[in-house]
Amino acid sequence: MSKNHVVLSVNNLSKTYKGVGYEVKALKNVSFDLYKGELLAVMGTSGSGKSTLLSIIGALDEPNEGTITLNGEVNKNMFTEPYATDYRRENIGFIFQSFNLLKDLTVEENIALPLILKGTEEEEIDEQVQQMLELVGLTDWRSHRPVQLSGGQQQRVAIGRALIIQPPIVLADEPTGNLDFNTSTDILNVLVDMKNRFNQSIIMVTHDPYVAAYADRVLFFHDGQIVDLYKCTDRQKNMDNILKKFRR
Ligand SMILES: Nc1ncnc2c1ncn2[C@@H]1O[C@H](COP(=O)(O)OP(=O)(O)OP(=O)(O)O)[C@@H](O)[C@H]1O
Repeated sequence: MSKNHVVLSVNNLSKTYKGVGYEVKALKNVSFDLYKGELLAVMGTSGSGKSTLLSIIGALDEPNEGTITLNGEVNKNMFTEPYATDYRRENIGFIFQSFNLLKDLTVEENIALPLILKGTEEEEIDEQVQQMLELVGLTDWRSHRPVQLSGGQQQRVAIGRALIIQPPIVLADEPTGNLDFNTSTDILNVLVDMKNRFNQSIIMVTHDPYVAAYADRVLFFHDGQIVDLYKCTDRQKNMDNILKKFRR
């Protein structure tokens, strides 16, 4: 991780959901930097604003106040279509707990999707998808459909799809939430390997201290605000300390 290179800054972000008879302040003046090559975990109580934060950074939702700075620049149009779609395609890879694969497409078609949407030439798509299949260990499953795969294999497809265009930022919302312990470890190792290979930055929401212990830093949210920041050292110590902070 390069401490000097801030790839993304979240500046004074606030988000209030309003409806008939209710108003929820999901984020209150949240600010932090994300470094190039960093895995940043986000933990916190249920309803503390973690998913809202990812939605805004991914331009799926708009804040009431505040800005996102990417490589030192604020893109004023990032929350307005069609620019929001362009921003996502160029900068963001999404990984979700529920994998979100297209069930009628094969493994290789799912992975190829972002390249097809980008208009990449067919020959180049083939080459890049074969490379990615090898990296995520799914070459022998390339023609299978998601329903024929285990949870861990499906998440490998989702990682391949999210990373095929090598986005600088990866947003992962509980990426191991549906997986058992061994499969979670396997998926975390794939994620960290890929991040290191492509020098990407990941923001990963998780409830699990074991998963957060893989991070370089952990942000703790409570009631829409950052209440603590933990800098990770060695993994076992991380887990103990994160557990203590999380239970406090
Ligand atoms: N679309 C929405 N409309 C109204 N309220 C919302 C909406 N999305 C989220 N909220 C509210 O905003 C707050 C923050 O929600 P968010 O999903 O960001 O929390 P979270 O930390 O991700 O929670 P969890 O860990 O349970 O997934 C909650 O009180 C939630 O009910």
